[in-house]
Amino acid sequence: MPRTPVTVTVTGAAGQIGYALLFRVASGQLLGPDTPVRLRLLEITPALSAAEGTAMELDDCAFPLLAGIDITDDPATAFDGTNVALLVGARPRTKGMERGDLLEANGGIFKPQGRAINDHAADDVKVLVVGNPANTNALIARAAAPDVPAERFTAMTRLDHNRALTQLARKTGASVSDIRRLTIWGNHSATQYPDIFHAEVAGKNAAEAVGDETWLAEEFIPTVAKRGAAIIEARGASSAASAANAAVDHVHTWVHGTPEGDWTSMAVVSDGSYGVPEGLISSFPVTTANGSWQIVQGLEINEFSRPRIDASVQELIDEREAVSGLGLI
Ligand SMILES: NC(=O)c1ccc[n+]([C@@H]2O[C@H](COP(=O)([O-])OP(=O)(O)OC[C@H]3O[C@@H](n4cnc5c(N)ncnc54)[C@H](O)[C@@H]3O)[C@@H](O)[C@H]2O)c1
Ligand SMILES: O=C(O)C[C@H](O)C(=O)O
Repeated sequence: MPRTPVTVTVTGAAGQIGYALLFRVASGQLLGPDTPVRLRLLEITPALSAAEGTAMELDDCAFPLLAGIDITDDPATAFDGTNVALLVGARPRTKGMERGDLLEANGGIFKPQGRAINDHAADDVKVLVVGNPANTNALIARAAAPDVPAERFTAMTRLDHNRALTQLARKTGASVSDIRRLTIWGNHSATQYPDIFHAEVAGKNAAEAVGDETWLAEEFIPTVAKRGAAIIEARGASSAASAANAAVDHVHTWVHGTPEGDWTSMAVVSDGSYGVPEGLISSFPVTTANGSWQIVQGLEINEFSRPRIDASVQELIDEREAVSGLGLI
């Protein structure tokens, strides 16, 4: 018997990630093959027609799990009763725009959306922020939603995690499915720190299997951390299908759990673990079970990793100060 549909809201639904994401959500890849979904597409008014075109295509796929589609430019309607909110739509940096301008423009999007989630979403709402700067946009949305438990606001570093898996698999000649316990720490930005010191490749410590700190410092870390920029350079547009894939992975893992003996990377609200100031939304090694996440505890942070984690966390602290100065949190 079909279950009650789960309401999934996607913002920026007419954008390029939205286009790659919606069909996967509707086909059941986000929540599983037994869970019907009702889609809510939020767009700005000028993009509503494009969102309607995408909805027509969704209809034309005749997905058995798709229980309905609503399209709106009103956040209160978009988040009404929503169970899963995928906040993709954001203001990209344009020529001449300073960092402060970018944060302010995104504050104008994520603050009202956070408030609408606070006032209208379902009690069990789970929020994933994809739109950049993702960690700080999540911080802004979370601050505007004091009635929603803080742990429901997350930001995406799963794309970075997946990128790191592939680079490590290539270096070691292993398959990505042989790799466990890799971690992205910090911000979804070029300061992020992909950490293989606790990772395993086919059961062996990954750093030992690689045995090449120069490769780690000079190739692996910059390749993963600057991959977004490399894709923009090559494609003329930022990553879309891989970002949508990572969003599907993030929510699927949050809902269905991490495999025994493994973890994933998610940007979640810090409880002070590993010296990351409480309240920052920073990427950590995380396990999930029964729809909840937990930061993996007790990992030893070595001299190679410590300054790299600290540098990315400092960037998050600076972003928090900037949005605080703008009155956004
Ligand atoms: N976290 C990650 O790993 C990751 C990876 C790739 C891209 N991104 C980010 O995701 C975001 C979206 O990327 P994209 O390629 O789809 O961009 P895009 O420009 O193709 O689409 C963005 C869409 O958002 C819409 N939008 C703008 N303001 C909105 C609002 N207030 N409410 C609803 N919709 C709104 C726009 O109309 C547009 O259709 C960007 O910020 C990008 O930098 C993050
Ligand atoms: O949109 C970007 O700036 C890059 C994106 O966050 C990515 O990691 O691909």
